[in-house]
Amino acid sequence: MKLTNGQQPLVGLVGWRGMVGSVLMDRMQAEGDFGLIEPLFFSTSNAGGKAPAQAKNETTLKDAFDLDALKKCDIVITAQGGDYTSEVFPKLRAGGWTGHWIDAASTLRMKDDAIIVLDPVNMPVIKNALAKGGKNWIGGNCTVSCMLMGVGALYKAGLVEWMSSMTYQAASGGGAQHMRELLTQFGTLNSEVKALLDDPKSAILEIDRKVLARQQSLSGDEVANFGVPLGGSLIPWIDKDLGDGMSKEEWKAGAETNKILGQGAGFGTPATPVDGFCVRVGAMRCHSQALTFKLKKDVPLADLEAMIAADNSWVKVVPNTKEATIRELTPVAVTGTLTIPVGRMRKLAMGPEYLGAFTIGDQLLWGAAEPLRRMLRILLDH
Ligand SMILES: NC(=O)C1=CN([C@@H]2O[C@H](COP(=O)(O)OP(=O)(O)OC[C@H]3O[C@@H](n4cnc5c(N)ncnc54)[C@H](OP(=O)(O)O)[C@@H]3O)[C@@H](O)[C@H]2O)C=CC1
Ligand SMILES: N[C@@H](CC(=O)OP(=O)(O)O)C(=O)O
Repeated sequence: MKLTNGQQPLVGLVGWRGMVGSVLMDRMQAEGDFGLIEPLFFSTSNAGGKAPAQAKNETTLKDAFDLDALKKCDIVITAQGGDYTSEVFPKLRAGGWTGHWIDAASTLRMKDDAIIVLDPVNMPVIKNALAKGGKNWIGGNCTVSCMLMGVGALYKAGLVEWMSSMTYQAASGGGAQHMRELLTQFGTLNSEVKALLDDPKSAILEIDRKVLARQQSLSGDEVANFGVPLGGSLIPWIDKDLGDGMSKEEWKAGAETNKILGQGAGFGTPATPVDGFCVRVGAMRCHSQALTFKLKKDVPLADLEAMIAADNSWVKVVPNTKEATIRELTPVAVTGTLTIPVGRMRKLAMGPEYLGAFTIGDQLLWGAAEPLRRMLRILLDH
C-alpha cells in the first residue's frame, strides 16, 4: 500500500479486546504486523482510556462511533460484531470514506461489493477484486473457512460434484458467554453426582438418573445463552431459523463456500451444492465436520490425499488409523494451532466416487482472526 506521505498506513482496530479480537491481536503481534502499521485503537465503551501496549503514537482509545476519527484510517479492521458494522459502515461510506474495511462479522459477506477473504483458498478472487478497486474484505463463516482450508484442494481441482457437511461446532461459536455457560453446566452436573462418582461401588444408572434430572432442571441463568442444556447433550440447530427447515448456519455452508470459490449465480457459473446439518456440541473452540463428497470421477484415494496435503502449509493429512485419529484428529489436539487436520479419508460404500473425510479447525484462528490479519498483509503488500 503506497501512501503519498511516506508514513505507515493508519490502521483502525475495533473489537480488539473481544474474544476474536484478542486472538487477532496475538496473531498480529506474533507475525510482526504492528511493525508495519500505525495502529489506532477504538472502543465502544471506553473512549479516552488507555490503548493496549501495541499502540505507538496515539496511546488513547478513540470512540468507535466517531466517524471523523475512523475516516482518517487507511484501513479499519473490526471484530466488534454485526451490530457495530450495521451501525457504522454505511455511514462511513456515505460520508465518502474510501479506505479498506476488514470485518469478522457476517453482515456484509454476501454483498456484491464484498469479498469473503480466505487467501490460501481464494487468492485469485481477492487479487481480481483488488485490481478492480475492491475495498470491503470480510472474514468467512468459521465452519466454512476451516472446511475449505482442509479440503479446498478438491474444489480447486474441479473434482466436487456435491458435498455434504455434518458439523460438530464448539461453544465458542456463540461467544465467550457460551463457553462459560458450557463449563458451568459441566461443573453443576459433576457436583450433582460427585459423592456417587467418588464411591467406586455406586450404581452407574443411579448416577445417570441424577445427571439427567439435573440437566432437565437447568433453567434461568444456567441456560441463558444456549437456551437449553449443552453439557452432556447437543443442540442440532445453529443460528437463525430460516423458516424452510434450514438453519442459517446450514445456508451459509452452501452460499459462502461458493462465494469464496468465486462460483455460483453472482459469477455466472454453476454453484456446487453444499448442504448438511450443523450441530452444537460441548467442545470449547474447535469446529469439527464429517464430510461426504460425490466426486465427478473416481480418483485413487492416495491421489486425493496427496492433493489435499500439498494444498497449503497448514493442512495435515492424518492417516486413517485408530491411533493417528484419536491422537491427532480431535479438538483437544488442534485447539490453539493453525493446523487443519484432515483424516478418516476413505472411499464410501456408495461407490468409488464417494469420499468420506473428517476435518477440524480452531474457529477463532482460521475460523475468524487469521484470514483478517492475512488480508491486512495483502493490502500492505499491494
Ligand atoms: N465468536 C466467534 O466464533 C466468531 C465471531 N465473529 C464475529 O466477531 C464478533 C465478535 O465476537 P466475539 O469476539 O466473540 O465478541 P466479544 O463479545 O468477545 O467482544 C465484542 C466486544 O464486546 C466488548 N466487551 C464487553 N465486555 C467485554 C469483556 N468483558 N471482554 C472483552 N470484550 C468485552 C468489547 O468492545 P469494547 O472494547 O468496545 O467495549 C469487544 O470488542 C461477532 O459478533 C461476530 O460478528 C466471527 C467469527 C467467529
Ligand atoms: N455461527 C458460528 C459463529 C459465527 O460467528 O459465525 P458467523 O461469523 O458466520 O456469524 C457458530 O455459532 O459456530
